[in-house]
Amino acid sequence: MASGEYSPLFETKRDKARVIRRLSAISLFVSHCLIWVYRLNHISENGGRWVWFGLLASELWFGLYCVITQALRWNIVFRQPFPDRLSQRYEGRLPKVDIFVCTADPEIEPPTMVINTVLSMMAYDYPTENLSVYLSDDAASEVTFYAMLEASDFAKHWLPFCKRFKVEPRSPAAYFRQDYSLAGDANLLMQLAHVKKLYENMEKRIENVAKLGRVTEEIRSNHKGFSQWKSYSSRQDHDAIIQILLDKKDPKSKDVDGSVLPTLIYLAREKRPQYHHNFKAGAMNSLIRVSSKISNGDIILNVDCDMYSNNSQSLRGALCFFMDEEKGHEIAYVQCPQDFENVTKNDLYGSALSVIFLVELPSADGYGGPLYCGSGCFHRRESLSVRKFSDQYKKNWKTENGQVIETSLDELEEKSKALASCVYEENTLWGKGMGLEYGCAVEDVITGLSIQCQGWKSVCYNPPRKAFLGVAPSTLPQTLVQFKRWSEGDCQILLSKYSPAWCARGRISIGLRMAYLTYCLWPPCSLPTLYYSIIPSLYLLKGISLFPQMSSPWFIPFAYVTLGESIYSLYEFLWIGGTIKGWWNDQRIWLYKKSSSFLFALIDIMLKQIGLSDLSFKITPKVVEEEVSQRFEKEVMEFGDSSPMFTLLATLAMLNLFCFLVVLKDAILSGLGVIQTMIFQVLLCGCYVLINWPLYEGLFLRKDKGRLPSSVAVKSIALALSVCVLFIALH
Ligand SMILES: O=c1ccn([C@@H]2O[C@H](COP(=O)(O)OP(=O)(O)O[C@H]3O[C@H](CO)[C@@H](O)[C@H](O)[C@H]3O)[C@@H](O)[C@H]2O)c(=O)[nH]1
Ligand SMILES: [Mn+2]
Repeated sequence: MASGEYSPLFETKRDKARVIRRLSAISLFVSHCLIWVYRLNHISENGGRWVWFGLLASELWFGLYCVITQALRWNIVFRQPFPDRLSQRYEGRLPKVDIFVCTADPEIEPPTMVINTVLSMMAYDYPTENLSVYLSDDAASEVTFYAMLEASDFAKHWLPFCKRFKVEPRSPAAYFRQDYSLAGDANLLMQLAHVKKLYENMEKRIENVAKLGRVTEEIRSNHKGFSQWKSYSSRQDHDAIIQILLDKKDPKSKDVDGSVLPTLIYLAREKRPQYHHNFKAGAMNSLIRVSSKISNGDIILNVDCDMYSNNSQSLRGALCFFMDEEKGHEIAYVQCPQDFENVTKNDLYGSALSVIFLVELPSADGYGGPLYCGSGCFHRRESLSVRKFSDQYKKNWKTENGQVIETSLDELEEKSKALASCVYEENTLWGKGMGLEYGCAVEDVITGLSIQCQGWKSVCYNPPRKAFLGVAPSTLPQTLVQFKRWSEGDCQILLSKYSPAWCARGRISIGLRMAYLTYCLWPPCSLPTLYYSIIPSLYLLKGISLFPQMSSPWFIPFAYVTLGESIYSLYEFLWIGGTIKGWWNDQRIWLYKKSSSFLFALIDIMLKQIGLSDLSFKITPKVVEEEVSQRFEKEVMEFGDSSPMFTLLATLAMLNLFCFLVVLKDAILSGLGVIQTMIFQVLLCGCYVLINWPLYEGLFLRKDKGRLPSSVAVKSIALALSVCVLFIALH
């Protein structure tokens, strides 16, 4: 290549299978239209007018929703950065990067897990003097602080070890879990044994403190940092606590080889009961301000405390997007797909969310940029804090680099506390167009949208070696609760001032608006789903057919939509590396999410609208009991308690079972004709029964603690029976 010629820092490729995707989407849409025509032309043929209107409404919803979801399939792009070119051009002048790790509860998010994430962040292959790692602790826990002190010491051994042997991943716990029997290097094995011993001792000390629930006097007297807990009265009531644990200005912040360590900071923002703390968004905004005084990195990486870096090169990869001389200036954030370490082979709870992260995000990317998904996202500081985008503006990375005023560390700590106080945000735009947005259960998605509405772009970056690995929910209630929070938050966006339905018009592309709408419309999806899983089955009891007979040509669109959508989703699932059983599990979990999480979210949103409910944030547990974890490994569904969501799901399952049994009985007594006239309905009901198998097991066949409590069994049978009896009596 001739010198002076522009060689981009990243390239973009389009998905090869797009023709197949588009053809199948179009043919499915035509079938949906035919279904509508059928419904309109056959009103009140069987079962009464209202039932048909209900079916028509559901089918309209399914068809239109299917069109909207095409925005997440139609235009998939893949991005590939060139870190070598980055090094050639910018090594020695790489920008400062600030990494924000958030934690909120030492019981749900164990300190050893938190520091493993922190250590993996510190160990990025990056100039350490330009790297700062901040931990925000919303629990202001002395135990977590103690773990951070230990981590700052252990880093002195861990970082040189990682760099010397180029190990991956750089979360010590994850690295030590690997099998090194094949590693031939004797030197490596010797040093590994040494750091592993150090790690295990540290882990033991932290776990002892965690078990005790507080630090001992001896530990307390060893570090002045603990004195900051004097004013602490509870998690919700304490001063801001800031401790700079490592900093290049401190001569002690060197590793065992004498190299400078990254800056390491512990932050617990001030909390007072009379001030709303705005959950993670509030924590992030404090971090943005505090870090602007201490390191002021141009790039901010945000991860949850359970998401360790699995690829020490991914930071450089992400920088390629921001620093590309042609297109870099318009990119606000780079989102990596989230990957999870604890996903089993057939992913019983669909926790990997592979379709969302590997198909849908890259397609949103094709329309202007993926959503900000919270963890594993690199931001340009300007776009995150003040937002404004101007096409005129291009950053000169070679000369500009985050400036900070030089002061002593103690002074810096004191000054930064004001930035993490409760009153700081009063009468400012923080949370309302500045920093992360407040008042939404998915602060990440709404913030990403507001950034894109300012004219910024974003990209999706999926390196071959996964960039981050986190912990996915490992029980059914956790999964359903998480999706309730997400769907509720997404639907709040629909009603917010950034609503993709109307407010984002002209500010982001129509494709991207549809992409956001797909998620924003999750809660209302519950209604047609419930209608379809109840009404056709109930009509079996009466022997009334609501669908065309097999001999009728109208049968074809129904069969095509059902089969076609299943085959397409199976193809997509296998394409991203899933298994057939995994796909089946995924279908089930989506049915459960739609019929319970989304419905409960919808109800909550309505209650919020009339002021009867408040925003809450239920943190997803990152550890489970040994017994539960064993069942998780065996892919046995974990119910465990009697949540109203389970009563609903169990009632639906029982209702379908009753209806199916009645049809079977009729068929046995009076011949197969019954089934023939209602074939589509019988098959539909049969599929519900089949997919609900783990629920019947949980209700009747299992003895372990993860089964459904007998109270749920009683309630669901009683409810389902009453519905059936009432239905027969009233019709
Ligand atoms: O008051 C709070 C509550 C939560 N968190 C942190 O937020 C993160 C996410 O919480 P988690 O319970 O793990 O939620 P997930 O549903 O797994 O997280 C996804 O969805 C959230 C929005 O619902 C985003 O905040 C996350 O970044 C995104 O990964 C964790 O690190 C928490 O420590 C806080 O810092 N303060
Ligand atoms: Mn999480």
